[in-house]
Amino acid sequence: MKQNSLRLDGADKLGGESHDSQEQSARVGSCGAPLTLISRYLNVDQQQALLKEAVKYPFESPEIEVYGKRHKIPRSQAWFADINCDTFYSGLLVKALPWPKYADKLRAKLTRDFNLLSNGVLVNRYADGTESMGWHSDNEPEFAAGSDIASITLGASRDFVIRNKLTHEKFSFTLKSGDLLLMHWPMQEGWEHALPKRMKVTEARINYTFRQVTANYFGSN
Ligand SMILES: O=C(O)CCC(=O)C(=O)O
Ligand SMILES: [Fe+2]
Repeated sequence: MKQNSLRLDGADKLGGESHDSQEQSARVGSCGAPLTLISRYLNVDQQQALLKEAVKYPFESPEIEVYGKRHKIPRSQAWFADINCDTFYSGLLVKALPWPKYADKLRAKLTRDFNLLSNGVLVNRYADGTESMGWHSDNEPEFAAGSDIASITLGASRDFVIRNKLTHEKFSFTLKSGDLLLMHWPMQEGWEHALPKRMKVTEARINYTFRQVTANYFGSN
């Protein structure tokens, strides 16, 4: 593959500034997380087609309970998946919606390029840098054991941080429009990740995470 691909066995230490991909790739030698970052995996036309489609996605910001209080999640999301591939996210059961055309094409491209199996994609929309995602691992029991998660960024650049569950060491790197981040198994076992607030960011960011879930895990429709 011609893409600018690197195995992210390291990343900028938290607090590092963003750099161009060349420099970022030079600085990612040591964190040990099973990640691969492919800068500009999607070309501008592919990004545009997805962004245009995403305007029509039925994004929602469901309420979740945190320490006994109900809050809307600080972003909006939609879950597209094969039939009976529901998921649990932020403590809520999310029913599968049918695949939109370009999201499905992107799934097929990931399968072609990386043999990535996925039967669902969670799309998150962060309206600006005030919206975020807290520390978590994508290790829900309905996720197929041993599966990788592919994350695609569109729109605003945002910092993505990872934290080792044992050592609590943190690393940060910037995800830009068109970038692909592959979180290989067993990333979710050993590491958490988060998308922190960045108050200076005024543009929206859309993120697709392609996942493989066990069909009918929560019963059939
Ligand atoms: O927006 C991102 O880059 C992270 C999304 C994420 O971690 C998730 O959907 O589980
Ligand atoms: Fe995640």
